Amino acid sequence: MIPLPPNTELTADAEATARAAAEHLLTIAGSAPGDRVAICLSGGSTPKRLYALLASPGFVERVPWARIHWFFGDDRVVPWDDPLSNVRMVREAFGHAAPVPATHLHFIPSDKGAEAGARAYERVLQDFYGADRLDPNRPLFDLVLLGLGSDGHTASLFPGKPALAEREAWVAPVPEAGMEPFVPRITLTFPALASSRSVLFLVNGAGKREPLQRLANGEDLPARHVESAGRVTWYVDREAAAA
Ligand SMILES: O=C(O)[C@H](O)[C@@H](O)[C@H](O)[C@H](O)COP(=O)(O)O
Repeated sequence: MIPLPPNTELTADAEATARAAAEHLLTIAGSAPGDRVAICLSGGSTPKRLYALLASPGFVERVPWARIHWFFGDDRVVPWDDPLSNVRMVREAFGHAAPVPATHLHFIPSDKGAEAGARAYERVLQDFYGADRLDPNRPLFDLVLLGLGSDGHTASLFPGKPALAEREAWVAPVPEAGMEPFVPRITLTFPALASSRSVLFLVNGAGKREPLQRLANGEDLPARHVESAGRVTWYVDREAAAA
């Protein structure tokens, strides 16, 4: 078995990962200090089952939909109805069953292009937060959901790219993605992701063994640099862990 990151919960399979993450999300939402809950969603394919589960019987009645505001950790610079769009993935997963108030789903304005879209999304976040500087004692997000790319990226923070070094801006353009789909991206930066009460990584499948092993070997991969004011928890299924 691959040595796993600290605070890893080993799950039986992808379904168990989704169920564990759903329960974790409900716990975080239920303990949020304010009257609003800010959750930052991951893109990619792994979290789709989690999102569908939240909208399914047994969970949909337990989610405080009226209090939760949903944000995105990154998106591809494509139209929102493009198959590559994380917005489309989330909308399809939530479907019509999730009673998300229209003003509570805060899309990344990918239609503005990478540069202008990043600036615009930063304004969305700052308007919601009520300030343009992050207070270490007042996290922006209650929960951040993240995935792990096969190259060790997370959100759209790819190895060797300039966005890794961004320590002031909350959102950064990524003109060239580090792996497929090779379309421009918009990503939250490490300081924005760190302004959180809790971070969950969801990692399933044999394709993640390599980045997990590289992290265990101490390699300086972007996912290693994700911090939180609270706890960074990894939900890793047995196939990814080679367990
Ligand atoms: O927009 C994206 O693609 C995600 O934000 C990205 O960081 C994703 O989480 C990883 O690439 C893992 O993707 P999978 O879940 O599809 O393996």
